Amino acid sequence: MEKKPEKRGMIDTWIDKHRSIYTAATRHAFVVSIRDGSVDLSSFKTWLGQDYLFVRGFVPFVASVLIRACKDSGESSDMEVVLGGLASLNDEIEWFKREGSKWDVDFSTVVPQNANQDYRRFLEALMSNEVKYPVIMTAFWAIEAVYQESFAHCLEDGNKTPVELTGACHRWGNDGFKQYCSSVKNIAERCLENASGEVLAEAEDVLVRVLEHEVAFWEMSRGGQ
Ligand SMILES: Cc1ncc(CN)c(N)n1
Repeated sequence: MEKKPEKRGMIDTWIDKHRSIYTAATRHAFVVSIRDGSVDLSSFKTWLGQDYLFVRGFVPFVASVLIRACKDSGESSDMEVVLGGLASLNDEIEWFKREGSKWDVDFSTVVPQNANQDYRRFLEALMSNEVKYPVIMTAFWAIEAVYQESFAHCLEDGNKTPVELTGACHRWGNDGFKQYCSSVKNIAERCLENASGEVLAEAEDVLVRVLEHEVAFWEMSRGGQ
């Protein structure tokens, strides 16, 4: 039987339009170096320490998305999807702590670098009540999707990912996380269908800015700032 083509929404259109930054975020040299096994382990440790701090700042952001899903969405299932994401951050923080011990990274001494601080400031601005729900859901999807696509790439056929790094790759590259990202995308697309031109322009801008922050975060991990 012929497969029905999936309905394309605004997000797919924007990804096509901004393909080069999307690829830069999801196929960054740092991620490719994990996949081909050439990764510099000191870069991995930098990423680990910085991402631990990022995730601690991501928790209040996701909590604010959860509140907006409860208040601003007409669909009760939005809340359940976001709640699932928030709950999994609990495991994620425990995972980071275990990895910190494994790699001898003492998180209490890690100082957030510029790219991390800039990204966290950007998330704080998105937590304002002024930001419209479709814009927030678009940002939320993009943040999660970059990690899903990047780490899934490290597990695809032909990878030479070092075995000690496969835990990180499975954390975001697993099918459950893929499914969750797809649910968040469906929420964002549904909201964007009814959004005004002004909100659509804002959502597109926020999507591109998330991708830029993600690229800067990978760069920082490789030793840039
Ligand atoms: C920088 C960054 N971006 C996204 C994720 C996935 N929540 C993360 N842990 N860190």
